[in-house]
Amino acid sequence: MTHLEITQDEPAEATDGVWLTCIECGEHFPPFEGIRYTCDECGGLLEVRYADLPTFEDFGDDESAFHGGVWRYSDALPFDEGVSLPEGNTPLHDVPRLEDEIGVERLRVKHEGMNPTGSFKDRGMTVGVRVAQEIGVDRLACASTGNTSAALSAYGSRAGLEVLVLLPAGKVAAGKIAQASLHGARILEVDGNFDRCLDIVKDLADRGEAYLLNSLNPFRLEGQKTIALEIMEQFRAEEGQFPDRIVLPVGNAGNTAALYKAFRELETTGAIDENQIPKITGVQAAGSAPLVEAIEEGWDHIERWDDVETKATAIRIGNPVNAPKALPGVRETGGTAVAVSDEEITDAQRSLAEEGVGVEPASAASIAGLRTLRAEGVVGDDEQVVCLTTGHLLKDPDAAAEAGTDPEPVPADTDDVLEHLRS
Ligand SMILES: Cc1ncc(COP(=O)(O)O)c(C=O)c1O
Ligand SMILES: N[C@@H](CCOP(=O)(O)O)C(=O)O
Repeated sequence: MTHLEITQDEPAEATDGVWLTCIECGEHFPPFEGIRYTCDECGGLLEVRYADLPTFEDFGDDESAFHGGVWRYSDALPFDEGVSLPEGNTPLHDVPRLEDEIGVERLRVKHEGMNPTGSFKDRGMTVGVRVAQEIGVDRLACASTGNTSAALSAYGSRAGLEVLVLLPAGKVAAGKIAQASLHGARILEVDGNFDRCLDIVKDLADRGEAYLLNSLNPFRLEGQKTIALEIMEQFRAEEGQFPDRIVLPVGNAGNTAALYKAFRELETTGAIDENQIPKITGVQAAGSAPLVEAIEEGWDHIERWDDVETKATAIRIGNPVNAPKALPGVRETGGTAVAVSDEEITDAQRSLAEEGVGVEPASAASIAGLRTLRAEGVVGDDEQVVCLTTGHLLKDPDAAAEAGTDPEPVPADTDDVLEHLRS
């Protein structure tokens, strides 16, 4: 039994209408007293709960508020403001050629690469670092395939806090390491994959050595929830209805969990009906697809993959810690999960680039997954779809250069240049 249904009955543990609930046993905990990432009683994942939940009208509709990003949604967050760069309010692109080629009624791309450090992680960090300040910690830490470390380094540094990041050696794209480095994080390169890095960070956090800001921390997901709120508002404003389906890349499954929570909260307040919840559709790289395996096998848990490999290094993850939240999210919304090859990811990255949308490989998995599901007839030609692209092209310059065209050396002379162009 899980306790994913949102209740607003305020328990004694609440502070200002906010508390934590275990999704497995239903135990409640105070939000900012003591540090916990999972349930003290059963080890289950925790969710942030609120006595008052907003509807769309509560977010306000004036132009300045609409461009306010994550904190415009403060009624759905534990604080009114936080350490902000600012983040959110990312574009929802038209991609007409892809829409025609894939053959759906409407296709939009929500480009989270346009956040301040170039990925959706900023939405989570603005809230997570605010909570760290509330609790009063000195050192923040994360395991990372790159983007989490870039975001934590920027937000932690802005907050004046020490940042420690553990990265799988040799498996993190250059742009991301450069970000963590320049923002002043202490970077440890671990001789092991991301999942081992996270095991170690969890141990460090349990020993009181650092405050963990991976998506196991339920407050991170509150910030990432705003992706769903923005998509719903932007899509309805432009298309007159909510999307039928949201397709997203899956790594640690934080976004999948966060989107599902946003939809459950909107349904609880009556802002949307159950049948207006978009189908959450996850995409993983074939070499790193434990969540797809669990969906295909009908399991209520994932089996950890110890050996994972993909050129989409951001989603090179074999033990998605948010699976207990994400699996019901996929199933209860009528979504699905699909694996795609690295070649399909690169093709999708090129197709997005042709539309002017520059993304890192993991992000392109959403388009690759949609292509596969449409070809298989799982996605219908009448569907209105949003694909989430999670990180910017410049995060992984090596992958971009490999997927793109090579520079051609020419002499520094106009006639030679013309001759070269004609040859
Ligand atoms: C660019 C990018 N896309 C997708 C993901 C997967 O997101 P999630 O862990 O929320 O499933 C990550 C990190 O995990 C990422 O960095
Ligand atoms: N892709 C992630 C992996 C860690 O995910 P998190 O959301 O649990 O922090 C990264 O960029 O490190």
